[in-house]
Amino acid sequence: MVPSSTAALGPGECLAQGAGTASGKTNAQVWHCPLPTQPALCMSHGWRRMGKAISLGDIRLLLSLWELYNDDLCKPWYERKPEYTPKQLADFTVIARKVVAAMGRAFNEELELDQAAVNCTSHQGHPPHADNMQFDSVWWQGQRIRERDEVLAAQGGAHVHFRRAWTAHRNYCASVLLVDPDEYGGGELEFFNTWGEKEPCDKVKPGAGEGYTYCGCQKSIHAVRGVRWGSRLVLLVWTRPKGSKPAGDAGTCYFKPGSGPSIWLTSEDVDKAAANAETSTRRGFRGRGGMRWRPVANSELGHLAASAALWINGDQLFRLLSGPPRPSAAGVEAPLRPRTAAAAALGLSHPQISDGV
Ligand SMILES: O=C(O)CCC(=O)C(=O)O
Ligand SMILES: [Fe+2]
Repeated sequence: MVPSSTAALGPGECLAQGAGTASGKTNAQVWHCPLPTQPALCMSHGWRRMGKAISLGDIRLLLSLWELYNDDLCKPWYERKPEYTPKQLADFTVIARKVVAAMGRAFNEELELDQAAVNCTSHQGHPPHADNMQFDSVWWQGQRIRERDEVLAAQGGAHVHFRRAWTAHRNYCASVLLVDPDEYGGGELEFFNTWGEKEPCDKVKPGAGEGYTYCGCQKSIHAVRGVRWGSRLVLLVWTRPKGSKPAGDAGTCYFKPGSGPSIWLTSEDVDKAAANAETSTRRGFRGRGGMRWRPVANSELGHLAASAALWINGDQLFRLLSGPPRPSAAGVEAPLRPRTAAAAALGLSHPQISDGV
């Protein structure tokens, strides 16, 4: 059974579900679930508070980039991912790497920047999930629990089975807030002991420039409450083990409905920034694949029965992508969007975008 008290545990040290044995199998799994446990790449688990990870100047820069290029992949405006200038790309990469350094200090591990994004969290928020492992099923004594009983069974100590998500080549994630807590209502970042738990064991609302880093497996189930008012702009940074390569398609923008209007620094962008730095004379280098949207709806994520209705599944998202009218010609003037208080304070407006066709 899952013990009911976590009183003796500090932040990020809540009980981890299914602690592994040397063989990689958990006792609960051996007894309850015939499916193999797939390993995640995070060597440490739980979540850690990071102090100030980025400066006010970094925040201003990210907000201005977001204001220039943000798009909502639930109903995308741009046909393809807008291209950053080499300077913007370099700046975004440098800031993301500062967060990677802070994450590396928090977990005492050398890390590689995989991707980053700036989200303006939507009113849906993010239901409880692990970033790199996907909820699969719940088991008790060799029997799969039917879907409507999964949450209750998990709460009662049944074995929750996770499988590797698309992003399983990653190990850690960080959320760094770009606005202060009084600029938005709701939007708390919550951490849970176990999948299925009703109440979070940690609930945080960091100041601008501050954040949390957490492992990507089911030992850091986390959620973000829907934003009720204002704008919750947050920098998300994902890492992979040092020296490893991005898996799959490096140009993919991993997107969740709760992400809201966002900008992305894909692995391909990161490579491009490195190539630009090496050959600064090669102005206008555009990378191998060019810019494009390749959104992945997070039907990947484990859902709790209560919040499942909030999710748009992958098929729906792709239908949406092929549906609405979008600007397509080069040099089309982008619409003015409602400006955030933060962007208004910076005097930013939406620019003319050339899609470089
Ligand atoms: O917005 C946040 O702080 C976290 C978002 C998140 O959990 C995710 O995108 O996977
Ligand atoms: Fe997440």
